[in-house]
Amino acid sequence: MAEIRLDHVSFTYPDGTKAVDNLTLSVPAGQRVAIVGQNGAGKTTAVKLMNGLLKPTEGDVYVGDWNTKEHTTAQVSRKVGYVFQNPDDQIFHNDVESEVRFGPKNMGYDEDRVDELSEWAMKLCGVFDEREENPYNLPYSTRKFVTIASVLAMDSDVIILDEPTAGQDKTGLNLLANMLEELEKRGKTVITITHDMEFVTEHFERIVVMANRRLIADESADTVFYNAEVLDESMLKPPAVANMASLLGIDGGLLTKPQLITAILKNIHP
Ligand SMILES: Nc1ncnc2c1ncn2[C@@H]1O[C@H](COP(=O)(O)OP(=O)(O)OP(=O)(O)O)[C@@H](O)[C@H]1O
Repeated sequence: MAEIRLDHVSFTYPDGTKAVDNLTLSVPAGQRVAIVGQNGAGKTTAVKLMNGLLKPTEGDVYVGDWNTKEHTTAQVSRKVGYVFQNPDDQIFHNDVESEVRFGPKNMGYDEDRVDELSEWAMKLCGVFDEREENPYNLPYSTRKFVTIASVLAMDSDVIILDEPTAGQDKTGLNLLANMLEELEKRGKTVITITHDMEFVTEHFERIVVMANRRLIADESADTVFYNAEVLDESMLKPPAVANMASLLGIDGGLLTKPQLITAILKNIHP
């Protein structure tokens, strides 16, 4: 299992846009991390640096003991799978099963392993019954799960999800919750970019906040959503419970409704 380490990493696009500025961060194997921040903060660029799609213009990115500059994108992406924000940037087969089988086949796994991994990934993502469908006949939210399944089927140590909750209803959110549990059991590292702060508080203990191309906080949810300076600089909207607790002047890093109700009742009947 691979640790990811960014050491004073900056990245400038060829048109001169600096998208990541001096980012230092490490994610131990098996951890779950959410990266949050405004549009344009540099989140997607940061994760593309982690899976070798982009190579730093300054500093170094390590996946385990590999420096990504010394390996091809194809090599790094075998260790760090990346699910694109928009599924339509990733899908290129005419049926779900072929799409999901492509990755593990391409990695050279034997037929049995390809069968086993693709079935596991399709079931976990709720698309097994749609395996013969053309992905483009499925709704956007289901296509997103097709792309998640196609990355999970490669069995990489690290999985990066870019906005997994976008366009998902309760069923999709439940699938994601179940998937995160299963990935944890398998010891996978999961890094998620999201704008959904309820999703963050429910599933991620470690929150990395980016603003203006830089990392401005790397804390637990119960700290970061009560840090006025960070909220101000990142323009993050804290989850409803944290918002309410702050308005009521209740300290203590509350994140869930039962915690908030208990605290309110304690104030009424001390
Ligand atoms: N291919 C590109 N060429 C030039 N500039 C780019 C490119 N991709 C992104 N940028 C710019 O880099 C900066 C960081 O973008 P990035 O997509 O990494 O941010 P983000 O935090 O992921 O935003 P979002 O939440 O909108 O996806 C932005 O100013 C963006 O316009």
